[in-house]
Amino acid sequence: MRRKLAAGNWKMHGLAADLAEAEALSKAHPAPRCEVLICPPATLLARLADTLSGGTVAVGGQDCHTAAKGAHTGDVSAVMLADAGATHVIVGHSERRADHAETDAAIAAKAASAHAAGLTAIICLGETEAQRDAGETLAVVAAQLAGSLPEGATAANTVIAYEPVWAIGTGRTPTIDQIAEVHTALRTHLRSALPAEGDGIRLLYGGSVKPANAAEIFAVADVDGALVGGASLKAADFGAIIAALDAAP
Ligand SMILES: O=C(CO)COP(=O)(O)O
Repeated sequence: MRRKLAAGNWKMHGLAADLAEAEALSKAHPAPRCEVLICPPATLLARLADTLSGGTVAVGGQDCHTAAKGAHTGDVSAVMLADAGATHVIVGHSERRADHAETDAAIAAKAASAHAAGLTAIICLGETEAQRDAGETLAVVAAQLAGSLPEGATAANTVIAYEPVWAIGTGRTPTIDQIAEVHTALRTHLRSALPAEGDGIRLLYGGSVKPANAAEIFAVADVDGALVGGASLKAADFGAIIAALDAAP
């Protein structure tokens, strides 16, 4: 049985004053059935880990370098994230694929460095609107999955997040059938690529998840949780999504 995961990606949002939102969330959900994770900007990671210590909400990074240390001004390594209190790191988010020209191979190397540092890697993939319109969605996500999964991926150290690029921050979501189609295809690929582990790797959906649509998305087979952007910034909204995940079949 895969444990469900509600992961919040704060992106480039959050100042010290916003730690109170995470604290409020943790207090409001002291014992969720699902795993709960917040990935703040790197500047807040250590303070958030301190704020949440002793509770059940975990803390993660939003990206990491492929190397553990070195002459890479401005970058943060997975070892450093772990040292600051992170247990997870997002890699290959579409905003990084687009803004920083990250390739599948780079993302696989980042995930491998996360694993080496003892972190769970949340590997993101998803099609653009043009790719969906061209009927390429399943081919695109299959290629991203094959290219971004590192050697040694297991159910314990790897999570896959399906985030259609056109659904991120737009208020638009795929239909339930479209989400089901992609998640079923990803599960099939994982089972064949990693026979021992593929069934246990969690598949998150991300892209305009809100309290209002969470329950119907979480009812889809092979949706094991969500990667939530905007709605993770407010304790009330993220809390409602956590409650919907806990109530899901
Ligand atoms: O990109 C996302 C999470 O990583 C989704 O963002 P939104 O929930 O704001 O659409």
